Amino acid sequence: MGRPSHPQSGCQQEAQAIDQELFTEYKFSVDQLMELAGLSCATAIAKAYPPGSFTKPQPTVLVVCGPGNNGGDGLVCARHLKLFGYEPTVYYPKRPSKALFEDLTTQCQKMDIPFLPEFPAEAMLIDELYGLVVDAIFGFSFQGAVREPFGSILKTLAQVTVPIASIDIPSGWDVEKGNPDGLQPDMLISLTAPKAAARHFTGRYHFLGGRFVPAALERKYGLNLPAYPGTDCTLQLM
Ligand SMILES: NC(=O)C1=CN([C@@H]2O[C@H](COP(=O)(O)OP(=O)(O)OC[C@H]3O[C@@H](n4cnc5c(N)ncnc54)[C@H](O)[C@@H]3O)[C@@H](O)[C@H]2O)[C@@H](O)CC1
Ligand SMILES: [K+]
Repeated sequence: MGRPSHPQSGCQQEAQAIDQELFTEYKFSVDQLMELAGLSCATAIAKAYPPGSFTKPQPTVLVVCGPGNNGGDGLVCARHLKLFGYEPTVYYPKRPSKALFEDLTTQCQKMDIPFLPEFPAEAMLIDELYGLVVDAIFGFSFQGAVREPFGSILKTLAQVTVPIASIDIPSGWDVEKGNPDGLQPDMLISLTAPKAAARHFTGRYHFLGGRFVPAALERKYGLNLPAYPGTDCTLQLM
């Protein structure tokens, strides 16, 4: 079967408008959509990197979570990866004091997912311990120069040699222009619809996830989303 054509890419403002409309007009709750987004990320990862493909004795995954909803997607993704037989470890340095994020953290902890107290100081340590890194640091609300501690984290991540799977957008990329000197992940999982910067993605795997967009909203924004196969929650674009 041929691959589907690329759906319409969106600018930052449009992604945020769709996001707001899903919550205010369509009455979805954040945790509902986050669960579906995170599940689709774990599912796409399992398709691209099945546990048996890891060169490590165990399918270890480092999930790096940022301070917003992209980080929340990362926590949900970690939980589903654990259920799928992976060994995720989370690094979550800036935790918002909101019930949603506290609950997602507790869920992971109660599923024996370890949380690192500090980020590995060198890329080599990450390469030694993990077979894959999930980048859930920033999504479509990222703007301006990266503030610490994420600047140092992204510098280290840019040097790892194990594959990186970025949720929604590679962290540190301008949502529309990308970042030629930034992270160059092996995988991108675009949520809802690829953002404009996705055209600069050069990794091996590009998946679409977040199969929750009502048809009327898709039409309103001209998203031109491809049809997901059957009951799948992800679709491989590249
Ligand atoms: N409607 C959708 O499409 C959905 C989106 N979700 C996720 O939500 C993400 C967007 O979430 P948010 O709007 O919370 O934003 P992000 O998670 O993209 O990031 C916002 C956070 O990053 C910080 N930040 C922004 N720029 C920074 C900089 N230069 N240096 C350091 N910190 C910076 C902000 O202070 C804020 O804490 C999407 O990319 C996607 O992953 C899903 O959770 C659910 C559904
Ligand atoms: K990301």
